[in-house]
Amino acid sequence: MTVLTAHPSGPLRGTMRVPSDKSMSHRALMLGAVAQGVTRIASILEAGDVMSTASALRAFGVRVERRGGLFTVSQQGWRRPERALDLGNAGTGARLLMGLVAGQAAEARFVGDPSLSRRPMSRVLEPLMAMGLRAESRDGRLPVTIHASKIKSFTYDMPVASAQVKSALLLAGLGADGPVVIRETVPTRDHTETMLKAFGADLETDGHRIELRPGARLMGQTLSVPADPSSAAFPMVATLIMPGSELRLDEVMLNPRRTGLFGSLRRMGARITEANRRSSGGEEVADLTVTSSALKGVRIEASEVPDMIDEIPVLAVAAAFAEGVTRIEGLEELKVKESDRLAATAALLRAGGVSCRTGEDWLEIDGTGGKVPGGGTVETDHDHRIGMAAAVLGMGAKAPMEVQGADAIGTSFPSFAELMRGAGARLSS
Ligand SMILES: O=C(O)C1=C[C@@H](OP(=O)(O)O)[C@@H](O)[C@H](O)C1
Ligand SMILES: C=C(OP(=O)(O)O)C(=O)O
Repeated sequence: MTVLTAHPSGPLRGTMRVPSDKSMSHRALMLGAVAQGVTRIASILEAGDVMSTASALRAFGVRVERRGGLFTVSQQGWRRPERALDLGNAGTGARLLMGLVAGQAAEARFVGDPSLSRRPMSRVLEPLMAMGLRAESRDGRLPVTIHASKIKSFTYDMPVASAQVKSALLLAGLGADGPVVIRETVPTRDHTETMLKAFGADLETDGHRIELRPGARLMGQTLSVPADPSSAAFPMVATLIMPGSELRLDEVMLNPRRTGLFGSLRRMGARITEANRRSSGGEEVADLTVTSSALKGVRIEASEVPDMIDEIPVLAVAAAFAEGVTRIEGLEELKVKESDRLAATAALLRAGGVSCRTGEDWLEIDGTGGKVPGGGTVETDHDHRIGMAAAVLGMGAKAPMEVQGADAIGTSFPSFAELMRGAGARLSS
C-alpha cells in the first residue's frame, strides 16, 4: 500500500497548472466515440479514471490513440466487447457509459473496483430501463449487464441533483426514437449539454429544462481541456492556510456550476484574484492568484452544495484552520461517492485533532484559528479526494499526517505530490 506523509511545510510559492478537467475529459472521449470523423483532444486528463473510460471505449472497437500530446478518437461502427468493461474507480465513466451504450443499442457488462462496486447504479439504470433498456444488476450495483435495446422518447424529473444521471439519460437519448426531456430542480454541471451542442446535437436548454432531439449527426471536434477546478481546490486551500504563501493557478476552468468552492472561500476571507479571463474548450478559464489569508467560519446552505460537491472534504480542511464554526448543510450525496465522504471527512478532521460533529446530511467544524494539531493517520479507502484533503491538512498542521492508500490520488491528480513539492510542500513517500 502506498503511504504519503505530509509534513508541516513552509510557505508555498510559484505557479502551477493543475491537470485537466476530469468531467470534460470523460465526455470528450465519449462524444468522440459516437461522432463521425476524428475528434482531437489536447491536454486530456491522463489519470486513472479517464484512462478507464478510454479502455472501455477501445473494447467496442473505438480507436482511441495517443499521438504526442494529442488524443484522437474515431470509430467505424461499434462491435461487441469480448470482455467485461472495467471502469476501475470511475463513477462518471461507468454511469455515463451506461447511457452511451444504451443509446448505441450496444451490449456490455460493467465491473469496477471495490469502491465503484458499492456505489448505486440504480439511479441511472431505473430511468434508463423506463426508456426501454434491458439490464441486470447486482441489487442496483455493479456488475451490471446491458442488453441491446430500443430506446424510447422520455421525460424525466430529476429526483436527485446529479450531473451523472442527467448525462447518462442525454447520451442514451442520442439513440432514442423521439425527444428526451430532463427537468432539474437544482442545476448541476452542464458539460454534457455544452459539449453535445458543440458536436452538433440538437439540444435546447431553457431554465432547468433540457431537451435533446435525436437524429442530428454528431461530427468529430478539436478541443482542448482546461485545468480542473476540483483539482485546483487542493493547492488553493494549502496556500490559504500556510502563512506567507502566494501561488498562481493557471488556466482554471470557471464554469459557474463548478466554482462554488471559490465563492465560499472568498466569503471566509480568502484572497483569490483572477486575471486573463478567456475561453478554452468551450468554457471560461482564468489564471487565479491565491494569497494566504486569515479565514473565518461560514454557513453553507444545501442549495450551494451541488456547485462544490467534490470540494467538501478540502473545504472542511479550510474550515479547520478558520476562526469560528463552519456548518455545511445538504451533504446527503457525499455518502455515495468513492467513499462515504461525510464520515471520511469527519474522520480525517478528527485524525488531525480537529473537533467536528455530523448529522444525517450536515457537518459542523470547530475552527482552530490556524492551530491544527495534526499527527494522525488517514486511510483513503479508494478515495482520492480524502487522500489529498488529508495531505493538505498535514501541510498546515503542527505535526505530520500520514495518508495510507495514497495511490488513490492517481485517479484524478497523479502529479499532486510532485506539483505540491515544487511549490514548497514537504511530502514524503
Ligand atoms: O458528471 C460528472 O462529471 C460528475 C458529477 C458529480 O457526480 P454526481 O452526478 O453523482 O453528483 C461529481 O461528484 C463527479 O465527480 C463528476
Ligand atoms: C465523485 C467523483 O468522481 P466519480 O463519481 O466520477 O467517481 C470525484 O471525482 O470526486
